[in-house]
Amino acid sequence: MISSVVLDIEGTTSPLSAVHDILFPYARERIADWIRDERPGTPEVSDGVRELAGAEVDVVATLLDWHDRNLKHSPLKTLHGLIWERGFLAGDLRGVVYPDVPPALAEWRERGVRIWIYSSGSVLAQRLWFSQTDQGDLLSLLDGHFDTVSGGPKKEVASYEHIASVIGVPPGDILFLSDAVAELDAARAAGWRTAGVSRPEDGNPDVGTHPAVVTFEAVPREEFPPQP
Ligand SMILES: CSCCC(=O)C(=O)COP(=O)(O)O
Ligand SMILES: [Mg+2]
Repeated sequence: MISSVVLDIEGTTSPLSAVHDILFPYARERIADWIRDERPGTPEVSDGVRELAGAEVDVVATLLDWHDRNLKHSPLKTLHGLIWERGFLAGDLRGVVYPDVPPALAEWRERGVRIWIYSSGSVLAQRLWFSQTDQGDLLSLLDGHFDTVSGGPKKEVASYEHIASVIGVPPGDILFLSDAVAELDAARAAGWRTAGVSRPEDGNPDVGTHPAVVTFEAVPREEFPPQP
């Protein structure tokens, strides 16, 4: 029986374009000034960059390089979250969620299923994203969040083993939804159930050998607890 669902964000709950065409450019334009002006989080982010890339590196150039290569290193994702926080507070940014997502989350919770987010975006970014979406505040539908700091890298089996132990349920009771084969493969190797989200709006990504769904409505409910 499925007792927990874990959700990726980009390409799963939300359109790829909302992240790549809006959030990412918003952050990129502001990375250099943020670090040079020593805005909040700069010492921790800079230390993190030097730890990963070496003591002598140019921190700004390294962050911009990681950003352009879409690397999911934690110091970059932490900085993204801090920059986006300003954008959400200023009303420049808002979360975008596919319309099939809120009703599915509400239905699964009614059945007693717990719902978690696991994204490379920082927990701060995730909470901002789901608290101010185009379809209202969805935070109350979520039980918790994992990012690359609290969960680990998304393509590593150990991350899914760790998250299962934190959630506190057997891995076979967890269903992971993602559009990325490498993430789905890692989750399955950790004993999780998987569904590959292959949305037409995002170009129907290949989800390999994982059961494919085009919307959350299409997620099979047979293994969920019955509706009350
Ligand atoms: C609102 S979180 C932004 C998503 C993000 O920063 C990212 O890198 C996408 O990661 P995901 O694991 O959701 O594919
Ligand atoms: Mg994704």
